[in-house]
Parts: sequence; C-alpha cells; structure tokens
Amino acid sequence: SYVNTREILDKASKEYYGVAAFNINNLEFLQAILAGAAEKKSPAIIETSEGAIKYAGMGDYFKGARIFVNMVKEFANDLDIPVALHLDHGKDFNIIMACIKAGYSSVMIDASHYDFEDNLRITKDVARIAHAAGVSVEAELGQLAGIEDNVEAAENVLVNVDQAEKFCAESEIDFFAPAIGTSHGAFKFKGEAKLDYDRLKKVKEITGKPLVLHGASSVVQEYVKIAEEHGADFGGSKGVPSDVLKETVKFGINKVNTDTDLRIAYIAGLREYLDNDSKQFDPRKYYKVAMDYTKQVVMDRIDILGSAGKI
Ligand SMILES: O=C(COP(=O)(O)O)N(O)CCCCO
Ligand code: NA
Ligand SMILES: [Zn+2]
Repeated sequence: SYVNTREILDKASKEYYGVAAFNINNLEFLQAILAGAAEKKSPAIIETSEGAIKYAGMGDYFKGARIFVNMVKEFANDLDIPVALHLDHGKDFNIIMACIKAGYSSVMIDASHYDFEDNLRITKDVARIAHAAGVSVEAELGQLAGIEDNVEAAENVLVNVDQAEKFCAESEIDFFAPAIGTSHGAFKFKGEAKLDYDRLKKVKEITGKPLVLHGASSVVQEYVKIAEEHGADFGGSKGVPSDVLKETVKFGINKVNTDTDLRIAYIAGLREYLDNDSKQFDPRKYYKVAMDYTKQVVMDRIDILGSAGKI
C-alpha cells in the first residue's frame, strides 16, 4: 500500500531498525527495489532527487513528479508492503510544491547550505505547507562533502547538537538528517570510515525524532569488482562499511539514503551482460542482470538494516 513516510519511520524509530530510502531515476530501478522489498516483506521508501524529476519529465518537473507518483502508486496499491515516495534534497521551492501537489508521501527541504536562522525559517515555511497537505517533512543540519547530481558542498560540516535541539523543536519537521561525517557518492573516505557516533547519540536523545543518514551507501566491492572486470574504473571507491551502518542504526538512524550502491550494482550487471551477449538488443533482456544485481543489493541492505518482516 502507498503510505505517508511517517507511518514507516515512526515505527522504525520506536523499534530501532533502519529502513533504506532508495533513489530512482527510471522504471527499472523501481521494479528492482520493489521486488527486493516485497521478497523481504520490508517497508520501502522510494526517493527521487530534483534531477530525477526533471529527467523523468524531460524538463517539466510537474510532469516528472506526477510520473513518479503514478508509477509508485500503481505498484504499491498491489503490494502488501508499505511504500512511500519521498523528494530527496528538495531545494527549489517550486519543485517541492510540485511534489506536494502530485501526491508525494514526504519532501526534504534541504536548506542546509544557508546559515542556521535562514535554514530554520525556510524549513518552518515548508513544514507548515507540507503538513497542511498531509505530507511529512525531512530537513538537515550540517553539510556533507561530495558532489552528486545537483547536490554539492565544499567540505564536511558536522551537525551542532545545540542547534539540532532548537531546529527540531521549532521547525516542526518529522525526520531529521544530522551530518555526522558521511558524504555523497562512491569516494566517501580517504582512510578509515569514521562517523561521529557521540554526536548522533546526543541528537537522538535530544530530538527523539526518526533520524536520516545521508551518504550511507556501502560501495559494495563485490559489484565494484564485476564492473571493473568489464571496463569500469572505480579505483579508490569506499563507502560506509555494513558494521558501521549497523552502529548508526543502534544509535538512532532510521532512514538510510542509498543511491550509489544501486547505481554500481546496475552498471556492473549491464557491463557484464553487454560483454557476454553481442547479439542481444532487447532492453528487457540486456537490463535483466542489472536489475537482478540491484534487487540483490536491496535485499542485502534490508538484512543489514533490520527492516525485513517489519510490515
Ligand atoms: O544521501 C544520499 C545517498 O548517497 P549515496 O548513495 O551516494 O551514499 N542521497 O540523498 C542520494 C542522492 C544524492 C544526490 O544524488
Ligand atoms: Na532525503
Ligand atoms: Zn543525501
């Protein structure tokens, strides 16, 4: 069934497990994600960046938002698992409004590159409007380094715990994304993957809200290897190890944003297929391995985060 994201995350926050939020740009990733989540009897949060919405609508983001709402609802209505659709990194007020109007379950207002007062003011405005339309809201404090899609920042700025308290108390948001040392993309750490668990624990205690981890992909080396065996160059790629991910869930992370892991699994499967079948030109065939690997990553991630059977 198609649900409000709060239904999924309030339960996860109470019971201390994580729910992956998987990014999509097209039909094939959506099919792979929902197949994996359904098989694991897990809730599923589908999310789209502003770039994905412009991509799907061929520049018309009202159309793009409606396309994703209709695709997700069509599948969700026939599934026994709860499915939500979320706008990831909403920055453009018009796109946020288009998603609310189209029927998204939740929207992120990402004003984290503004100063604190402006971030709080903008977030309060969006929360008031979204809530009036029955849509839940995510916002972020601190910044992730790394450039991906149209989401970029110079360097890591870790969340300030005192600011988090004021921000969560006054902004009326439903989910909160504290920056604790991750970054977007496939090259997250030069050395060891270290996240600020202490800051995370304090934010959970103080806010009591469902928390979001951005830049949470693990960059699974099994699929990096397959992609590189078939011509990819992902040298130096490193993500959040699964044991570190489990620690963040233990300390209160509930929504685990995952884009890069699906992208790597998909391109690994596509490269492998194209190298092995020079005669094929049916997209339902040559996307198959890509979708199978993506589904496998979805199921593995659900096992790591503990959301299997939580419906
Ligand atoms: O936080 C994340 C997940 O990041 P990643 O999957 O790279 O670790 N996202 O918000 C996904 C989209 C980033 C911009 O395209
Ligand atoms: Na988000
Ligand atoms: Zn993010």
